[in-house]
Amino acid sequence: MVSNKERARRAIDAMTALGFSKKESTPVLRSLLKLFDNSWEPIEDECYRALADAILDSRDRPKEPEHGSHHARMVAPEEDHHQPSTSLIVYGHPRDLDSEIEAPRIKRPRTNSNNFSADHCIDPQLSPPSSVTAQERARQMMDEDFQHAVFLREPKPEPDIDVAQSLHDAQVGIVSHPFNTSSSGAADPLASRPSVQNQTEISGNKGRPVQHCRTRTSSTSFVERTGSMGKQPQNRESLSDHTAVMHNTGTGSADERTQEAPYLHTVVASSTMGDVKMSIECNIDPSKFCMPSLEEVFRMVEDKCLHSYKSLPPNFSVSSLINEICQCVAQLANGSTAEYNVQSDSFDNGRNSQKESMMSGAALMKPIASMNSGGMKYKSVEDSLVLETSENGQEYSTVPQHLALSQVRCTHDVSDISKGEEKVRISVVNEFGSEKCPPSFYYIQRNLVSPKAYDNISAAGIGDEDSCADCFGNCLSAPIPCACARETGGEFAYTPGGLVKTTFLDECFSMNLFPEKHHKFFCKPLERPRNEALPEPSRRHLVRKVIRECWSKCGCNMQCGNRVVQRGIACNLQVFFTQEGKGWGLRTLDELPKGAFVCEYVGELLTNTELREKTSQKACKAGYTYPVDLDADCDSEGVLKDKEALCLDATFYGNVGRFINHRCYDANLVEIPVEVETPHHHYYHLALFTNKKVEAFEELTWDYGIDFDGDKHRGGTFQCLCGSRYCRGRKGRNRGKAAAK
Ligand SMILES: C[S@@+](CC[C@H](N)C(=O)[O-])C[C@H]1O[C@@H](n2cnc3c(N)ncnc32)[C@H](O)[C@@H]1O
Repeated sequence: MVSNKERARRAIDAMTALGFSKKESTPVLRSLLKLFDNSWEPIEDECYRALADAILDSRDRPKEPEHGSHHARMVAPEEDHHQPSTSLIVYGHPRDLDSEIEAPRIKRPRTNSNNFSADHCIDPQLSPPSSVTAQERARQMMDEDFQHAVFLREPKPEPDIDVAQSLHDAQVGIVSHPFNTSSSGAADPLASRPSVQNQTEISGNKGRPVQHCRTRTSSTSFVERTGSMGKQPQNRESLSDHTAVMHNTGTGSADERTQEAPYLHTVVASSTMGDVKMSIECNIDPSKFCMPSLEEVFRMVEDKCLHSYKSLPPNFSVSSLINEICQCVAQLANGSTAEYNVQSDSFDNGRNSQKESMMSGAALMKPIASMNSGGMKYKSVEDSLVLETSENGQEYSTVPQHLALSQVRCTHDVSDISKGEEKVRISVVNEFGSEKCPPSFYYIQRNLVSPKAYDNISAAGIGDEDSCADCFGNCLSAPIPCACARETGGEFAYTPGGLVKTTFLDECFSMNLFPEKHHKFFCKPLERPRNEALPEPSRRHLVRKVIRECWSKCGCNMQCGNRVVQRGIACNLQVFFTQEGKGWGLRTLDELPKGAFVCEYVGELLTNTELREKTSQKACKAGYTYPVDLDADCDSEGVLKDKEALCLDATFYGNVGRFINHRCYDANLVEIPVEVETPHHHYYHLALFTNKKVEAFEELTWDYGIDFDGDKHRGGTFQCLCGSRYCRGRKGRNRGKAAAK
């Protein structure tokens, strides 16, 4: 026979092990003993659970004022003892206990049991036991309580879920089932699963504690139906006593399920530890079953998607889609809608790893990674992607892809049009019209390079002499500027603060605005075979000022001050609908200083011939092409024939640069060619920098350099609505005269 003293010591020891001090446990133990008529069993049961609960409750309970500590707490008149209560409250301050005793308040879980309706508020002083002894009542209380999870003392019913359904479906997130808790002991693991009344294990993350629960009404941290078949009944008997959370999103009719679509359920289960498990159940004939590799499955799904939708974004993959689903689960589960469109690494489809490999690759222009998309292959070329000829040897053609794209409905994410491709979120707003978002296009952060364009730029090559392999850290802090500054006259174009130096900037601006004042020349006349169509007449070109950034062959790091454009967009931008009728535009949300990098103009890098082929297609005749010539250095030794010259077209693939509207003369952006991967001027990045201080919310504009009177811009000219007093594109006006003076 164990003495009371020993029992008390054990109880206190058990509480100490749980982290409760002796000082805290002792009075609560005393109080409980009193409540249970000095019966130890209800206290010792379940490893002193009642005691632990009571201590926790005593912590929750506000301290009684000193003067009342010896008296029973008066229950307020509105607290009707005999009303069925949602929680069972025990207030006890036995008069004969010393003042340090704090009465435990044991909250009970909600229950529908009528047996307890009269006893839900028990005070040894105010509600003396009736026909049941205190011990019996305590037992009842414990029995009732133990049907609920230890740490889930006030489970709240799911508000909008049908009760019967929720009893059936909604359980505490359960990830695994201990197969030894069932009495059946059957060999079949499914048969041996515990019934709902049995204890079920919820596995936490590796090494994390395991919780136990016994009832169906405990809290489910996250459960949401993801399909339209929200209330579809469980259609497999074995699942009805399956204690995991189940949310059936099976689609199609039962017939479809058994004949064509073996898909039965999507199961989403969560544990209170925050783990979420999703699984898909299929009903497959076991006689024909041979487990395929996940890779095979993904590939097949991707092919099927491609077949159905005709076109997929270049970075589409099923595994990324799954990652994206997980992120959405996590975000919705946390209720963090504000974070809804935070850059998603999971959906970058290996872009980051691809970027890493691009940066680490030594050979210039060597394709490193490839992805399947729409019969074409996209290869990364250092900073860009190359569209490859399809495997059956057919000539590269963008047409089917683009036509398909033009039919795709809008899939833009208005909280971030880049869908996480950029480091910053770029929202879309329309304060003036009904169009919610811009027409479809694929957001790309880097140029896509066509195979022909690739041939042209790869011919350029690059030598070590064009990089600074001996540098380290930040080239801008070196005492003597390195080889990468050669292009800009032995001086870096950037300030240590990451802005383009004013003198350099002003010169670029002036060159773009008043080319006549600068060196301008015509390309050599083109030689062409007799049977070939006439090429476009050669146009005058300007030798532009170019910035050369350090790159992966250089010894410096990514934080080097001579790497600005390659680090991507850093300012807060927004795509918005313009009031003046220019369609969508781009604005800055922050004030920007003069010389700040805003964004690149990103698109498909094509030869002029490819562009012409493309623009002859119907879809492009509508006039929404956005080609920009890359003609910064037409006169250099490796002069390209005009048809081989390169341009960037952002009609179908582009970044935010495609939203920048034109403004005559006094635009606030200036384009500067920036070389990163190659010193050859045929291919460079078209970077846009502020040429003056720009106020927050000001529209960002760029002078396209359109000669509204002369040559027709390839996408077709438009009536200029820039609003500039120097506007040269308005019909029936003395355009641009002011500026020309
Ligand atoms: C590169 S996009 C700019 C984004 C375009 N506003 C949109 O909604 O997608 C060029 C096209 O925008 C329109 N645009 C740009 N600047 C304009 C201006 N100053 N006045 C009228 N339309 C303009 C023209 O239709 C032009 O072909």
